[in-house]
Amino acid sequence: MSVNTQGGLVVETVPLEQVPELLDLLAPSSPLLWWRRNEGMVGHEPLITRHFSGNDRFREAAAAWKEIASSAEVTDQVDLPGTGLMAFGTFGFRYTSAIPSVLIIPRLIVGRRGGASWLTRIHPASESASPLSPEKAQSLLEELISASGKTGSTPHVTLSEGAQTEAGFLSSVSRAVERINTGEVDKVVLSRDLQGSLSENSDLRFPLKRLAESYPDCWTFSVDGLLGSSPETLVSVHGNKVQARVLAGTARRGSDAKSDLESAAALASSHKDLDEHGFATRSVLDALAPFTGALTVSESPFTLKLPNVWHLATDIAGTLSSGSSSLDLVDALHPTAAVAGTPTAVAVTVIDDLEPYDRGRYAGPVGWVGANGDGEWAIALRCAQVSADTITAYAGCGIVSDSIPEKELVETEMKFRPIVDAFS
Ligand SMILES: C=C(O[C@H]1C=CC=C(C(=O)O)[C@@H]1O)C(=O)O
Repeated sequence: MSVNTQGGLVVETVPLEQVPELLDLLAPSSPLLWWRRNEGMVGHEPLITRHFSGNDRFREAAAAWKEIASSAEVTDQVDLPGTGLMAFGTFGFRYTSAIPSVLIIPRLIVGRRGGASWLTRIHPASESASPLSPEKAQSLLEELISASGKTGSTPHVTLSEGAQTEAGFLSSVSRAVERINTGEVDKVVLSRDLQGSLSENSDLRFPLKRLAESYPDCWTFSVDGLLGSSPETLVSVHGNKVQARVLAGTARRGSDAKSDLESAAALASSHKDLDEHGFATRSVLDALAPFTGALTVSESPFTLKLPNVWHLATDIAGTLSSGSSSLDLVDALHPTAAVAGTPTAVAVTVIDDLEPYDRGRYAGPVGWVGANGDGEWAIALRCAQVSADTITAYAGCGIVSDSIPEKELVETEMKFRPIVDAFS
């Protein structure tokens, strides 16, 4: 539901002394969450929901956000990333997607970061309210706590082949390799989907808590039905500091310490994976360059250990030179070669040809933006879209000239694990 914001928004953030388990405070059927390493933000009661679509979805979102932020009256007693005015966001992978991109400003946000906790209340200036006192904030928190006691049912979902069957995926990977070998494209990221049914009254807090507990170093998110735990930071902007983490190249975890290390070592020296990774890193460096001064890049890709897989990873850091917002950077970066391929324009047309569905928000940016344009955005991976009583999970792999279809299929199984386990 959207409200008339003429006259702007009144935004008040006050510190909270004692906050219970934040994830318990999530709304059971439409949770709003951004979370990593036991800190983040939980949003309640969408106040403004803005939809965007088409090629200009990022630019339109950035412009709409600027307008909303410039007319907001913000009193922020905490002053940390995520305090004051903020919106949760999720964007479609393709400009052609039928599923809208969205920014959601909630009425209430409870957050925790670096040992501080806070509550933010947002309302239109046209709605009168006395200033948010610490006592009022505490009583709003208590209302959330008492509402959180009502739990729905734990979702147990069997996820099975979706629109892209296993056989279809194998065939698409073979066809992609053929097109790579003709020189049409260097790398293409192809995905497949799993689908299941959610019973009525499903409480999405259960899978989200499992994701947050099992993947503490990933971004666990839930925005407009898109939920998951992504290891890949598309971009984070705090003041003039920009960071990104590029992931591409995957290996299974070993069954014991020795085989696990062997798997990581093989990944670190695999030409196929290093090639795949190189495309992804270059795409991020090229996209960030116009916005930044010198960029610092980890010298060679390192192996990142996750509970389900090893990835090749590169961290990139820099200083913003142009005063751009995180949404401007998201616009410039998306889609990276970690989720589309190289060259981008050709890779996305190959994806259109070889994937039998609209990816929706899978592999698109998901995160939050603050009043001054700062924000944290992940690439929506290891995720699923819940709509009404259906859930669709997605996982994909970077395909290069020496990709073997059967191996890529196994890799998708590993990448589905976070969602499959969370809903099992
Ligand atoms: C496209 C996905 O992963 C990307 C991120 C890390 C590693 C990847 C890979 O090794 O193929 C992919 O580029 C996915 O999880 O659906």
